[in-house]
Amino acid sequence: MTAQQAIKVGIIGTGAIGGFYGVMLAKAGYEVHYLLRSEYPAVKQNGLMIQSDVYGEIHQAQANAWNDASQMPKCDWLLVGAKTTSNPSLVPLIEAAAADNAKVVLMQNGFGVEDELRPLLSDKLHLLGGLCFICVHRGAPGIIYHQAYGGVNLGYHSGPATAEQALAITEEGASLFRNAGLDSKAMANIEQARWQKLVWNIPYNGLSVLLDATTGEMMNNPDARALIADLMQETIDAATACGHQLPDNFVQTMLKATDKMPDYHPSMYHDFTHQRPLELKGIYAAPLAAAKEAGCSMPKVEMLLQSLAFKVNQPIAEL
Ligand SMILES: NC(=O)c1ccc[n+]([C@@H]2O[C@H](COP(=O)([O-])OP(=O)(O)OC[C@H]3O[C@@H](n4cnc5c(N)ncnc54)[C@H](OP(=O)(O)O)[C@@H]3O)[C@@H](O)[C@H]2O)c1
Ligand SMILES: CC(C)(CO)[C@@H](O)C(=O)[O-]
Repeated sequence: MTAQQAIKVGIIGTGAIGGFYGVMLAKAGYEVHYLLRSEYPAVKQNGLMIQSDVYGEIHQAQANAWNDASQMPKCDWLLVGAKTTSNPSLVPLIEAAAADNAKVVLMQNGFGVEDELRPLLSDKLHLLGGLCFICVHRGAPGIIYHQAYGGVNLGYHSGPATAEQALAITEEGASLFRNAGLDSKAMANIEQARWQKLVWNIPYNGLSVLLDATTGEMMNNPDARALIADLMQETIDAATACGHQLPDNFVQTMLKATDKMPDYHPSMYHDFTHQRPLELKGIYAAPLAAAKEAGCSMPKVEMLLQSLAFKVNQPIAEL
């Protein structure tokens, strides 16, 4: 048995992110188990297929598909690939699929997601955040379209580890992804890392819904581009107010990086078109609340949230 085969990885929510990383880890030799809901019958029958503009087609014909977490083998690493909107309801599923001292990684965008889940999880579980730098979305059931990138940065949030053990666990997690040929770094501060990623997600996720536009369409329009830059700057200022210094000239860095990206619809756009709940709390309401607490207002971000809340008829007070 190889070192990889000795490690069981469970995917809690096998959509675009869960499916992509699960298949890449399985291809690297890890024993991967997938928890599914609506796509269970298709994946049980046909496995999972990644159609990638980077790697071509990768088909895992025999995927370990489950529709009941209590039936899954106990997993050492659990990668949560569901949207943040379902996190509280995932707790019993996570607990059922977790080996003793399992490491649970929230492979999700947003702010405060670990803080929300932690009090609901048992103390013996390690909780980490995983920030995925990737453009991927679900196509037909069991089929994942991968447009670009694939890196994952991990940070330890909380659990029974000492500071030294937490670092070792985070490095071990990053090595799983590196063994699968993906970039992965251990981050010292998950909160800082989450703010930094929000500088991209706050403007593009919500505006793609409101403007019904791809990243390319927005970047090619001077007014939308100026609004994106303003939203990014508000996010950087809020991060600073919360004690997190982000890199210099970060707005320009993010704009230039997006200019080079393939034309892309962020995951919130796909949620909107499929009438799934939007991640309004993690991506907007939670960072807005943290900024307010730190005495910083984010007026354009607030307006974006108000407009999105109207669009999907979701009162902000109930997020
Ligand atoms: N997509 C990207 O390119 C990208 C990039 C960076 C970060 N992210 C972040 O990654 C996270 C996941 O996004 P995604 O695009 O992968 O979402 P997604 O494609 O919608 O996948 C979510 C999956 O979770 C499943 N799920 C939800 N609740 C479940 C339950 N109780 N039991 C079993 N399965 C359950 C869903 O199943 P159903 O089909 O039954 O709903 C779906 O397959 C989000 O936080 C997103 O912001 C995404
Ligand atoms: C586009 C991306 C690479 C931005 O970080 C992706 O991670 C996303 O949509 O969150």
